[in-house]
Amino acid sequence: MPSPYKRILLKVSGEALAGDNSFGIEPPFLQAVAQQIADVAQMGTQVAIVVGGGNIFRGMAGAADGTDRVTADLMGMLGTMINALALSNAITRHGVKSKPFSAATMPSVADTFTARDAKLALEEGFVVVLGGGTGNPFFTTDTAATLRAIELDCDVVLKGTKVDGVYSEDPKTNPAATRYTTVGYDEVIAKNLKVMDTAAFALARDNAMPIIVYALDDAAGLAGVLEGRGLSTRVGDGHR
Ligand SMILES: Nc1ncnc2c1ncn2[C@@H]1O[C@H](COP(=O)(O)OP(=O)(O)OP(=O)(O)O)[C@@H](O)[C@H]1O
Ligand SMILES: O=c1ccn([C@@H]2O[C@H](COP(=O)(O)O)[C@@H](O)[C@H]2O)c(=O)[nH]1
Repeated sequence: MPSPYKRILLKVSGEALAGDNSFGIEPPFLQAVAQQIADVAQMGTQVAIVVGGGNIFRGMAGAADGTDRVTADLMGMLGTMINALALSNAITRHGVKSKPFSAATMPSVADTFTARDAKLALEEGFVVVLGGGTGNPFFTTDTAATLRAIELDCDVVLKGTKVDGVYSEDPKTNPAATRYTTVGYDEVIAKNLKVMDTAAFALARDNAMPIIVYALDDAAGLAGVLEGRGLSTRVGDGHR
């Protein structure tokens, strides 16, 4: 069955890129994720990616240790850029054209993100990998993923992470928590289900952008999840 989507925004969890480690990038896991992305791109789906940075640095953790929050968030955004370069390069090595963009201006590293340039690259068959989050402190890459999906006219946000969907509670702390198959925006916000932050869910709701949460190591892979196989939760109002 082909993917029902023409253009997707994939949020790749930084934390998951560390694999079994607590820090950095585990090369075999990076390659496996890149292979799944290349497969989907080769089947004709346009793919934009926002990469997280939890495997390198989170601003909240830096601020808790005494670093000023704005500086700590800049450090976090730079961490996402390292992941973006690694992932874009890995996708290229799997035979698919890929171009990294940065939310912050760093011309010797990557083109600065504009929606116009990213859309042109998508239409030319590049997988675009967007580092640097929104470019602003006090946000997260989940919000960046939703924002970029809306800016780039994507059909859906895929949040690829360490858990296979949205649960009634954090499944890491309560193994008895149950997984939703579908859930509305207002319910995830009202119940404060923390798999994504509230700002990301609210932005998605206000722009009718559906979100699918799935595990990056799902046996069905990204293609399978897009085709409705594999485990996932769809967040939306049921009209898209
Ligand atoms: N109700 C819930 N359902 C599912 N997961 C939840 C829930 N509440 C909390 N979580 C946690 O949210 C985590 C995923 O979100 P988180 O923002 O921490 O990571 P990420 O986005 O995957 O990583 P990064 O920030 O590095 O990109 C899961 O690993 C899970 O433990
Ligand atoms: O728009 C953004 C996105 C991210 N940050 C900072 O980067 C880290 C890592 O991102 P995660 O979403 O947690 O993976 C985040 O903790 C922030 O410090 C940002 O400032 N603005």
